[in-house]
Amino acid sequence: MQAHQDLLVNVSHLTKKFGQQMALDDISLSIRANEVVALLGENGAGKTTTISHLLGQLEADSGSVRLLGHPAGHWAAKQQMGVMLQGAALPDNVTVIEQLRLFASYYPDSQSLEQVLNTALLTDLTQRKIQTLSGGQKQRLLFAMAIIGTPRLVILDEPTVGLDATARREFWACIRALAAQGTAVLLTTHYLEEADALADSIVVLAKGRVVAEGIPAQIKAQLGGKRVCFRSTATPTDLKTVLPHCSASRRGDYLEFYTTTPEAHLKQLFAANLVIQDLTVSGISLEDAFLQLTQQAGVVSPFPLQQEKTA
Ligand SMILES: Nc1ncnc2c1ncn2[C@@H]1O[C@H](COP(=O)(O)OP(=O)(O)OP(=O)(O)O)[C@@H](O)[C@H]1O
Repeated sequence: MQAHQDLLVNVSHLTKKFGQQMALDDISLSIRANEVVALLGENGAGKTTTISHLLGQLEADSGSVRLLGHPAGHWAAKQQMGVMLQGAALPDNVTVIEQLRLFASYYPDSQSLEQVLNTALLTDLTQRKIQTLSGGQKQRLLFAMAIIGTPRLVILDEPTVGLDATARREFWACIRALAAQGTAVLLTTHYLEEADALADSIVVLAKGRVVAEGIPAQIKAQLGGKRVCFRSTATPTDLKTVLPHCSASRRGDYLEFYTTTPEAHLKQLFAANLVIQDLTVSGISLEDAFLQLTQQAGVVSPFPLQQEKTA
């Protein structure tokens, strides 16, 4: 019962097409109080379309979206949310503090300016004209505007896109400070590293579908694996006959595939007398693994599950 009351966002089997383009295909996700959820995916994965549904800006073809106990777009839900969208405009000739005072005046229950400036790392920039701020500082100002109304839920659509590593990390500190205050956060990002650094739970989207979800350790375990590469006259189809759950590709004279159990799978390949020369087994970066996963949208994982029957 308590768990249900804590559910701030409940997206259930959401589907959306634009003409023939399937933008969201049966998406489900939930966010609880005090939780940071990262929606991770490449360009065109469906992150912004999901957010547009959460904000009530788009109507679903099917499925449902509820926020803070109300249907998406309901004023009572909007009152309890803060939103930072991509490409939001800021006035040039206004100072940081003037902009924040203006936004604070829109809310009956705004946070103290001091606390917002602190959370958004803007304390030293109050008198600066917005046109003089760096890209990272502008993003932090937009973040401050999103949290000033003391929302229970904050939605951040790719807040660190285009920022350099330092500015990105400064922004991460802001999100951590917000989460420490107990605010639920939905964050979209292209970066696995960012999702890993900030989120309690990650949902990986690819071509409008959820292809992996779980706590960061689960996602990393699912994405983690080894790359096996060897020279062979065998074809990817030959390899599939021996290892039906592995999907191999050819690079010149070499065959390669990804697996979480390389020892067991190599044993099967040797037992099948496949020609294997110049063998390498190497770790792959999480970023590479994520790319593998998203490129194979529709496949739950490029890696065979560990509990699969092996040699
Ligand atoms: N208004 C629209 N009309 C037609 N197609 C659309 C529209 N909005 C989105 N799409 C398509 O839906 C798919 C999902 O787009 P979406 O913007 O949600 O992806 P995204 O994950 O947010 O990408 P990005 O990281 O580039 O912002 C894409 O194929 C996109 O071209």
